[in-house]
Amino acid sequence: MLVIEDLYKSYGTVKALDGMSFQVHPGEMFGFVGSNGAGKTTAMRIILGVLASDSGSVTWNDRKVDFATRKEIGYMPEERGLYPRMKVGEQLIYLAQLHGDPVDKATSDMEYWTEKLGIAHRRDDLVQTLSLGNQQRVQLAAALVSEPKLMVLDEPFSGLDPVAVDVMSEVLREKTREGVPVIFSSHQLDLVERLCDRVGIVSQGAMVSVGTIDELRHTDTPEYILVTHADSRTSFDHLGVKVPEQRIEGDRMKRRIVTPEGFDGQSILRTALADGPVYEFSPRRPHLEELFRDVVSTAPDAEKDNR
Ligand SMILES: Nc1ncnc2c1ncn2[C@@H]1O[C@H](COP(=O)(O)OP(=O)(O)OP(=O)(O)O)[C@@H](O)[C@H]1O
Repeated sequence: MLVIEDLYKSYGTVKALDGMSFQVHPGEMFGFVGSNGAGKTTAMRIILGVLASDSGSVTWNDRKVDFATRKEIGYMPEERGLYPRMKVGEQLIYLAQLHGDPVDKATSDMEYWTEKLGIAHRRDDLVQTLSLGNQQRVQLAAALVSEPKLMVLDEPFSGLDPVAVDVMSEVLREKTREGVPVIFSSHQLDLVERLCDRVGIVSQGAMVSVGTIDELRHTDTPEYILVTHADSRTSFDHLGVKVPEQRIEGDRMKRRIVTPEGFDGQSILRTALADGPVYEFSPRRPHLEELFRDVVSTAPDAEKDNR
């Protein structure tokens, strides 16, 4: 298990991390989201041990990250780190050897991952001749050839086409199925929502919300979607039920969002049915993007580069 506890980090007067804590469990796909400048890259570099925190701790399986533990981590840096004038295959073999693999194992791992990631036909090409998306696949292969026990990936999906996203997500899923925790940052919230077991929302250097998407969605004031005839006059006033939003869809439907505030959903449904047909009645499940906006917009100050 990866445990991040109370990390602080400043660059001069800029406070990049302000007491960040969270944990990532075995086999978990953990999405790390936050506005630009929220502190994600800084936290990932500290997890990997390439940047020192001012205070706080990172432990991986109860050990502080040092040279030996760092070798267990597959890292994909945001700025990428490939040698542009080296051939794809040679480069991956070289990186695996740097990790301590003998050349035959490094070669078979290179062959396996380039095949998996759909870049086997580019093994003999210079990295710089590949498209950015394919270079990203090579970068992921570089993080995989050393058989990592933990993967830390900074925006691995940015700029990828949907097919490449599918290929990479399937590879990462395969790793989590083997029990490897994968933590990745992304601004593609629909993708994070689709892929991740748990999500952490970072704002101003701290983790402000963490959990499964369902946990993040949980609220004490649930909302329901109610769709009736456009001319439905059902009033909920006598129940004290709020209707924060309503609109006519086409010329036949009225879609309302209702919040029961103390009533259960069924009493709203009964009231609506007493007045006419109900075409849809369901709990409203906000998307991660909405949850993210709510959390970030309630932060004391908008995210900015110089705090
Ligand atoms: N080397 C540095 N020197 C000075 N300030 C830095 C340095 N690296 C990061 N910062 C600042 O630290 C804060 C956190 O930056 P960081 O890159 O960790 O954010 P991020 O969440 O990864 O952002 P993004 O989503 O834009 O990649 C920002 O205010 C940034 O300007």
